[in-house]
Amino acid sequence: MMISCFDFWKGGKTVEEGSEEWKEMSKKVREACESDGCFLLRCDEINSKGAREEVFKNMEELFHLPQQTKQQHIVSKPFSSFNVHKFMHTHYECFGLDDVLLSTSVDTLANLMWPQGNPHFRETLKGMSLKMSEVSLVILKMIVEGYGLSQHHISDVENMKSCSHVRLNMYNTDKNNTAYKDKSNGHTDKNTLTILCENEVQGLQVLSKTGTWVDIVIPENCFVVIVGDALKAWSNGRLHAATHRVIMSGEKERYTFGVFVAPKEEMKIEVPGELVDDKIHPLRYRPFNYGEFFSHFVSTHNHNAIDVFAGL
Ligand SMILES: O=C(O)CCC(=O)C(=O)O
Ligand SMILES: [Fe+2]
Repeated sequence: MMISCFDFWKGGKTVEEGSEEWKEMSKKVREACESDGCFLLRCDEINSKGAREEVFKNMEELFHLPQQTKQQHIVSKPFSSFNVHKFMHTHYECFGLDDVLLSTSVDTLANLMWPQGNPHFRETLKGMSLKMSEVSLVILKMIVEGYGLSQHHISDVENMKSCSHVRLNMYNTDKNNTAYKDKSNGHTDKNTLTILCENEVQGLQVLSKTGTWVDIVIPENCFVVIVGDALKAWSNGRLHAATHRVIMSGEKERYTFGVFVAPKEEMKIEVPGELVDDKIHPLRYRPFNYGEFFSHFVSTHNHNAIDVFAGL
């Protein structure tokens, strides 16, 4: 499996929506999402002025705060609090941030972590989240184009990116942690689409359709884009929600910044009629409510939750 890499910002400007180049790329993006469920995206515009370095500098400062300070980040929603996990010789810590663009979650975290609220941290994180969230809409529109769907399906995908949740992840190698050496954190993301960047310390692996774990080498200036279960179901199972995990081996800490675009809880996800036919693509998912699917996953932790919950 050779993961594709696309460049949306050729020669300093965005590939123009509707242009021949855009249509060509849409087809390839759709194909990559079908075959691998992930791809790399080069996006110099986002990284200009060292935005990415700033994000990781801020994250390093955050994760190096005392453990008891970090543990104050407690949020009632699942996967949103500060958390520590151990798996496969890896020590993992993360902070969830709900809907960064439409809520005050970043401000709340900054005020909790630092006495002066750290305005630089807040602005850096919000700026990066906004840009990555905008890119996710470009990708989703390309998928609509790539299937040749009518324009009204643009609103489907806009609704599927109503929320931009963020996760700040930190990993390091913990060879002493033998109790969890066989525990994997392989999973699919439940949301629509995930965009991640890392501090050049590799560790992400994707499970290919043939069942082998493939190292994802994310070049400098690139992001990795991963299809989630909600988008897979909307596409009638044509897009592949890639199972992925992180394995650490070296000495350096790995930081990743992930934007998880997702529908609002009340959104009904329904396969477009154009993606269904009697012979090759019979309907695979019933219409379902995203919030109900997510609650089902939270209560069961079923690795195949989307098929169990909405599969036909
Ligand atoms: O940090 C990574 O590379 C992957 C993170 C991930 O899969 C997640 O947060 O869902
Ligand atoms: Fe993930």
